[in-house]
Amino acid sequence: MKDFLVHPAIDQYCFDQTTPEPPLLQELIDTTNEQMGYPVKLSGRIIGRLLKLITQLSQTKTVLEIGMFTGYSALSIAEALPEDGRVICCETNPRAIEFAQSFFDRSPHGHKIEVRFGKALDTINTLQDKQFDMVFVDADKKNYFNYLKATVPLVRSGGLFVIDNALWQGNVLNPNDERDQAIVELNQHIATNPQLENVFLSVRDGVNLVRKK
Ligand SMILES: C[S@@+](CC[C@H](N)C(=O)[O-])C[C@H]1O[C@@H](n2cnc3c(N)ncnc32)[C@H](O)[C@@H]1O
Repeated sequence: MKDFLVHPAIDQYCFDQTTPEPPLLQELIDTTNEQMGYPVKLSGRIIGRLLKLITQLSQTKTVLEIGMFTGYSALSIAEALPEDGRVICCETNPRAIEFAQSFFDRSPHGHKIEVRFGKALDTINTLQDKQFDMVFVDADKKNYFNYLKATVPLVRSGGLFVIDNALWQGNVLNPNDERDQAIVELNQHIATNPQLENVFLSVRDGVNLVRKK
């Protein structure tokens, strides 16, 4: 199941038929590819435009991002936030933070982004006085379920969770390790929890779109 989830030609078609990201984000992709070695970590056009649309449609103002990398998804979300909107981003990689900040400094939306260095679960502990309209989960897979448990109390009623890589390259069908298992348990919990409602989207590597009732 690891070869591809969506046929590459269909994936390419979806990419081609999606609004392109602004030039600064295209440059961010190219520079990430050149300098960071792990371009595959970046969510890219389809998930980025999806995040922007979800943010716009839900009139979201406050976002928590768990796993920022070089800032592609953070900037995609920030594009749709109002001037006084805020996205707080958790990240453990200082090099990725420095890279991302250099792009935030050049973006008209960069001032809406606040970066917190450190393990996301530690950062979440420091945010207990905050309330969020949306949480985007895109960090270490073994903690995926922990991230939901830790952030449900911080999300307002009617708020959203967007969980990327929810299909985890198809491993959810045949879980083998701790990471596979964490994502399977998270997905099961979401589908059966009466406090939550969701739609599981098989876009790219799977997006679990969840609303807190
Ligand atoms: C898939 S990348 C994020 C991609 C980004 N959301 C985007 O779309 O461009 C995952 C990131 O999570 C970070 N990360 C891993 N474990 C973490 C943790 N415990 N706390 C915070 N960030 C973590 C990694 O350093 C990496 O940059």
